[in-house]
Amino acid sequence: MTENPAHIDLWPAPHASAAVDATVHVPGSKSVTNRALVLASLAADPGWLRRPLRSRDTLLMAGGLRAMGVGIEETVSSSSTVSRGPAASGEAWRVIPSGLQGPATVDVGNAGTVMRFLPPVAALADGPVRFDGDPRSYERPLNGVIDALRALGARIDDDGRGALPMTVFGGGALDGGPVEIDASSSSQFVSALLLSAPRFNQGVEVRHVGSALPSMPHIRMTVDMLRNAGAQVDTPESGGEPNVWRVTPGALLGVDLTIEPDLSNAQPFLAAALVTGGRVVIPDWPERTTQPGDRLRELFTEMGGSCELTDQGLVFTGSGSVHGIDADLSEVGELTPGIAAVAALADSPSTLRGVAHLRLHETDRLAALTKEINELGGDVTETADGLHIRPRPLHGGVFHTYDDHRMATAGAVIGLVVEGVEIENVATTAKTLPDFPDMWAGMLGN
Ligand SMILES: O=C(O)C1=C[C@@H](OP(=O)(O)O)[C@@H](O)[C@H](O)C1
Ligand SMILES: C=C(OP(=O)(O)O)C(=O)O
Repeated sequence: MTENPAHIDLWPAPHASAAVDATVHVPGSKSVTNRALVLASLAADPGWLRRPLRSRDTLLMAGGLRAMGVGIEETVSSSSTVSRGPAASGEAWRVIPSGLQGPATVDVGNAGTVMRFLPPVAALADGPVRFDGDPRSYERPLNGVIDALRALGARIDDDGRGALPMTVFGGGALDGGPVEIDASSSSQFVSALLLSAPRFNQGVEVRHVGSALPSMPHIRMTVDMLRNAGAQVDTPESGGEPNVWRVTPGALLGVDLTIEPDLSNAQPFLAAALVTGGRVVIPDWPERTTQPGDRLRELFTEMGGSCELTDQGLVFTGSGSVHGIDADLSEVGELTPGIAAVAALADSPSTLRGVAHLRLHETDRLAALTKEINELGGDVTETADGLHIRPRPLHGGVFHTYDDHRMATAGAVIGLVVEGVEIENVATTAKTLPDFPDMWAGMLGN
């Protein structure tokens, strides 16, 4: 966590005068959209993404792929093309793969998916591809991807830091084959190598050799989407060795995919129902999904709500009571800020475990949550791998966000029941949910 410059832009978090009762349409999943963009760009024929997320992270992914020569057209329907540029809003993206080429420059912003998923794509390009991004991107771990790509035959100049900025000198093809990595700091290292592997000459065999691997549902998402595009993938779950994934070389199909709503971005709205004793309906909640946000059904039920999957979508109802929770969140780390916000408003303490790697996310999320909740009068302590949260009566104040979209939405949840909370730089939600302030006002009927 780095200190914020004093006072950027304060958003008075709306206070809920009554229990919320709303239907909230949540835009597409960041994780699915960015995997779909990569797979479609590597395919043998064009593909479609319908209802993609249009946010900073996905526009950066599209921009990086376009820079390497991929055609990505935005359309309002399958027949009328309105724009190729990022300024228009699109209901579908048509992806037209082409020979990947450098020289190119990729701005990763602070998107983990872009900084990890695109270097293997760049290794397949013909020519140098320069990677740069926000200052925080220089601090986020990338060594697993860099070391693995080198072991698989790529040439990379990273000034010896194992981090951004760097240049991948694509040679038009990559040997691939077996490789060992320690992905305990980010599951995205594994996903990155698997996504491009059908295009490596020998495919890949990734063996994770470190301590526990976080965010396993995201690796399952990668495997599912690869298989949906025609790839052959062997996994620990399909009878393979533990911690080993194999992808066979072969052509990927251009598929027509409708992107699911982002269930992790549904979190603040579900939390709103929980902390105000209200009701929120999320249309199009998938019956089956690899998204980690699906675990909210169980986590927020344990914290006092109840939910039902109906024809209208997920109907989530708060009971008026909010309980603490003792939970291992290692599989669903990105849900931690939202759970911590609810836990700070609960009637009993919480222990959140298994999320040490959050210190390397958009900001050091464990330090940021501790500091910001405590500055509102809370009692949060950091543990080696998570947080202890003892609820206390909270008061208003500035909630700093450290350029972290999930800090901003977590602060908004607290602001619903604590008067006078002001969120610094709420615009940072644009990383994955550009319309958040309007959606929040809409939920409250404002
Ligand atoms: O692959 C993905 O789409 C993601 C994997 C997870 O990363 P880590 O394993 O680095 O936590 C998650 O936190 C991130 O929001 C998205
Ligand atoms: C950790 C996150 O993002 P990234 O994809 O940048 O890692 C997140 O969205 O919570």
